[in-house]
Amino acid sequence: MLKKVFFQLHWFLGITAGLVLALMGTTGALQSFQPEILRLLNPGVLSITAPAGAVPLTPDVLRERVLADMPGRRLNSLTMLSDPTLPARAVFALPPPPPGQPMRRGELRWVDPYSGKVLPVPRGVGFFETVRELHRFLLAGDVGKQIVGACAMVLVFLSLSGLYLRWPRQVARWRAWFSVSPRQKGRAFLWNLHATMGTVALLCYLLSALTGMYWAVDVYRDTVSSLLGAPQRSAVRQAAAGPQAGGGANSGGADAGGPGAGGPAAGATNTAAPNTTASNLVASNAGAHNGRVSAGDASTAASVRAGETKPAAPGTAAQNIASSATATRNGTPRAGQVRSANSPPAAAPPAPVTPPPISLDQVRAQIIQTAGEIDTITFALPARPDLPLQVTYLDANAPHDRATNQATFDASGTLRQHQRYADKTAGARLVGSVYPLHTGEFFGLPGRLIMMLSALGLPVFAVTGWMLYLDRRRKARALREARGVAATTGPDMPAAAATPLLIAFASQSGTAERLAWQTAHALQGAGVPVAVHSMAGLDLTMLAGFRRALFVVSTFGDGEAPDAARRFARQVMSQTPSLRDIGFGMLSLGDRSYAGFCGFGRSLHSWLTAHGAHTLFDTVEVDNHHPAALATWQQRLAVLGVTDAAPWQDQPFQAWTLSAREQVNPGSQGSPLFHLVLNAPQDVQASWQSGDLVEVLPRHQDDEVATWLRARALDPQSPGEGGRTLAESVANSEWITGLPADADRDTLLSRLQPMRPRQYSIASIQSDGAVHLLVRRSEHEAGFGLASGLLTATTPVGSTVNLRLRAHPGFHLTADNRERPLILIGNGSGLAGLMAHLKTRVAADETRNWLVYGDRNAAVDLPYRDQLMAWQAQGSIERMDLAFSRDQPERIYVQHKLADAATELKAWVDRGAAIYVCGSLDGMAGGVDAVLHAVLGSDLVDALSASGRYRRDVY
Ligand SMILES: Cc1cc2nc3c(=O)[nH]c(=O)nc-3n(C[C@H](O)[C@H](O)[C@H](O)COP(=O)(O)O)c2cc1C
Repeated sequence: MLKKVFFQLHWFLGITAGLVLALMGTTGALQSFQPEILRLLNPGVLSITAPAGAVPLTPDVLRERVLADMPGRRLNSLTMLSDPTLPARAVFALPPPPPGQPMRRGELRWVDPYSGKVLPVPRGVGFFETVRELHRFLLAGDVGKQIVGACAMVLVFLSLSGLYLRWPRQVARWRAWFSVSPRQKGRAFLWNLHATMGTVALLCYLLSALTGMYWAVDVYRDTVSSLLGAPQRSAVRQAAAGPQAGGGANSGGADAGGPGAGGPAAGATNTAAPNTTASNLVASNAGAHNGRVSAGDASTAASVRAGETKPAAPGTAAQNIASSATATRNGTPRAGQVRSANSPPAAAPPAPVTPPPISLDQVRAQIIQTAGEIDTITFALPARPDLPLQVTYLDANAPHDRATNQATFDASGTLRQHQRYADKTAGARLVGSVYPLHTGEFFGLPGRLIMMLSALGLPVFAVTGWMLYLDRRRKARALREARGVAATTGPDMPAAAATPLLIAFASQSGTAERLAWQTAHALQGAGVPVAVHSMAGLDLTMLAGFRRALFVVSTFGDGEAPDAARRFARQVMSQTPSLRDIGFGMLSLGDRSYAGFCGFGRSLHSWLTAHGAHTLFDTVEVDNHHPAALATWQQRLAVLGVTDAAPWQDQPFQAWTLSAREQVNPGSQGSPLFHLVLNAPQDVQASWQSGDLVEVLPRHQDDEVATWLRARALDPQSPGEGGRTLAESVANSEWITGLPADADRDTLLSRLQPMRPRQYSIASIQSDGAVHLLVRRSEHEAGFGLASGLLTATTPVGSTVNLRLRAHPGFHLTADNRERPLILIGNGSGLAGLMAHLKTRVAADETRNWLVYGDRNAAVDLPYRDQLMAWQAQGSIERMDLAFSRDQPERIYVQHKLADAATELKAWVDRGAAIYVCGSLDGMAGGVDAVLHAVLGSDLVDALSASGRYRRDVY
C-alpha cells in the first residue's frame, strides 16, 4: 500500500516537475565549466600570455594605471590573482540610479596585470548570464525562484522515493542494483535505465538539491543557517537595510550569497571597524538586500544590469555597500560579485582631513607576512580615503574558492580585523561550502565532472520517466478499449439510472470476459446502465441487489466452472436463496468435443431457475466460438433494447512473419518442441503483456491436402462446400484426423467443421521485440496437428502465418500480483506462459520467484535452460524445482515436487504469494490443484482463485 502511494507520488511529481528539473540539470551542467569555456573563447582577455621577463604590476601601480586608462571613473574594487595567465579585475562604480530606481551593480572589467590596460569586454558572458538566470529563476523572477525551490524539494523526494521503489530484495547482489543492459528493449530498458541511473546519481542529486534549496527556499536557508550557527538571512537583511548599523558585527557571509555569488569576498564576516557602518562593509552582493542573487560575472562584465532588487532606501546599507569584485581562484569571476557603491554613504560623518589612500602594496605585504602565500586578493576600495579598506583573500592552499579570509585596514593602514577561514566555526565553514558542494568543486575536478554528468542525467530522467508514464497510459487505454467500456458503470449513463443490469462473467481464458464487456458496451450504447462483475467476487447479497442479470460463462476442466467461479459454484450455488425478483439471460460458452458441454452454464442455469429466477430469453450455448451463436446472442439482447445488430468484430488476423524456428528438445522421448520467433507486419504496432496468447489460424498446405484427398481416392478439384473445391474446403477446415482411408466425399463433407484458431501462450514480453512461442508439434496418424504442423513444419522460416494477439486477462500478472512473491508452476510447452511472467519479473527486478517445472528427461527436456540457470545464478529466480519424470524408475511430476515442499509452499502463500499454473490440464493441472487443496485447504484455494491469486492457463 505504502509502495503504491509512493509510486503514484513519484510518477505524478516526476512528470510535473520533470521538465523544470531537466532544464535545471541542463543549465547547471552548462555552467559547470563556464570559466574554462569563457577563457577559451576569450584568449588575450580571460587568459593572458605574460610578456617575456615581465612581472605583474604591484597593486598600487595597477590601481594607478587602471584609473589612468578609465579617466573619470571611480574604482570600487581590484582583484589580483597569483596565476600569471589570468587577468586582474576591476569594478568601477556606476552613476547613481534615478531616485526610486533600484541600485545597480558596478561594472566589472578585466585588466592586463602586466600593463594595467583595461581589456575589451569578453564574449559569451551574456549567454552564460541567461543560462544562470534560467537555472536560478527560470527567467521569471521571484515566481521562478519559488518554482525552482519547489522542484529542488521534489528532486529530494524523487531521489529517496525512487530508491525505495527500486530497492531490490537481494540488496547484497550488485547486479540487482545495476540491472540495465543494452540487450533490453522497450519498457524494461527504460525502467532499468531510469532505476540504475537514479541509483548511481542518487548522492549527487541529494547534494545538489539540498544545497540548491539553500538559495531557492528562504525558510530552509534560515533554518540551516541557524542550525549551523551561521547568521540567518533575515538578520543579514536587517543589517544591510538598517541605517547606521555600524559598530556591531555584521555579516554578509557567503551564506547570504547565491550560488555563484560573492566569490571569496562573499564569505566575509565583518566585524566592523570602529567608525564603520554596516553600510561600508563589503557585503556579499546578493541577498543581503533582497534575497535575489546578483548576476554572474557574465553580466557584470558587460556592464551592469539593473539590480533585480527592490530599490534601496536612501542611506541604507544596501545602497551604500562598497563593491567588491572578488575573484575566484580560477580567474573568472562568479556570479554577481559586484554591487555598486554608487554614492558615498549618506550617513557617514564628514571627514575633517582627507588622508592619502592606503598603500595597497603595503596591505598586501602585511597579509602575506601574516598569512603566507596567497592565491587571490581583492581590495574593496573605500568610497572615501578616511574609511576602512576591506580585503578578501584566498590562501594559496585554500580548499576551495569560498574558503576566503577577510581583513580590515583602517585609514592609516593598520590591520584592525582579521577573520581567517580556518578560525570560523565548523558550521560557518559548512555554510561557506554550500556553493562548492553544489557545483562539486568542493571535491576538485572529479567532483565538478561528476556533478556535471549527474546534472546532464536529469533530462534523461525526464525523458525516460515521461516515456514510462506514456507507456502506462497507452496500456491502460488499450485495456479499456479491450473492455469496451470505461468502468463498471460508464460515464455516459443516464444520470438517474435505475438499478443497473448485472453482467457477471466467469472465464478461464478470457473469451467470456471479453464477450461480457462487449455485451456491456452494446447495452450502454442502448442507454441501459450496467455493472460488470467477475463471478469471482459475486455473492448472494450482491446478486440480490439486481433485478436483471446476464451471465456470460464458460466451462472448464471437465464440465466445471472456470477457476475464478469455483467458489461461487461451491459456496453460493450450494445455498437456497429466493431469486424470484431476478430475471436473467445467459451466454454459455463450451465445446461439444468435451463430455460436459457447457456444464457450468447448465448447472448455473438450473440453480437460478430452481430458486425462482426467471429467464429474460433463451440461453445461448456457443460451441467452439461459433459465430452464428454469437449473432443469436446479439439478437437476444434486443429484448433489453439493443438495436444495433452489427456483428461484434474480433481482431483481424494478420500476416506475421515466422523469423526463426528451433527445436529445443532434440533427442527427447516426447514430441518435438520448438521455439518460434514471429514478427508483426511492418505497419502493426503489436502490444501484449505476459500471460497473453496468440491465435493462429491454420490453413492446410495445398499439396498436403491434395495428397491427403488422393489417398482417400477423392478428387481435390471436385465440388466441396459453398462453391469451393473439395481441396479448398479441406484446406480451410479442421483437420479431419481419424477419417478412414476409404471415407467417401459425403462423409468428409459432413464432418468438415468451421475453422477454429489455435491458441498458444506467448513466451516473450514486448521488450523482446517479437512474439516467442513454445510449440509442441502434435503428431497424428494422419499427419501433424493443424496449427502445430503449420508452425513447426510446413511454414518455411521467412514466410507468414495468420496470427492475432489475444488478451488473456485471467492469466495476467495483475498490478496486485506484481507486488507479490510468485509461484510459477508448469510443464512442457507451458513453460512459455511462465517464461513471459519471469521476464516481466526480471525486468522489474522482482526476485521472489519460485519456478516448479517438469518434463521427461533433464538432459534434453529443459527449454531455455541457459536463461533459467542464469536467472537462478543471479538471484532472479529465488527457488527452482525441476521434476523430470523419466530420469528415475518412478514417475516424478511437478505436483510431487510441490507436495515435497509443502512447508515452503505454505510459507510462500502466507507471505502473500500468487500462484500461476501453465501447461497440461490432464495430469499436471489437476495434480497441482490437488496438492494445493491438500496443503492449503480448499477454502484458501477457493479464496485465492476468487481474489486472482491462483491463476491457470491450462489446456
Ligand atoms: C482445458 C479446457 C477444458 C475445457 N473443458 C470444457 C468442458 O468440459 N465443457 C465445455 O463445454 N467446454 C470446455 N472447454 C471449452 C471452453 O469452455 C471454451 O473454449 C470457451 O470458449 C472458453 O472460454 P473462456 O476463454 O472464457 O474460458 C474447455 C476448454 C479448455 C481449454
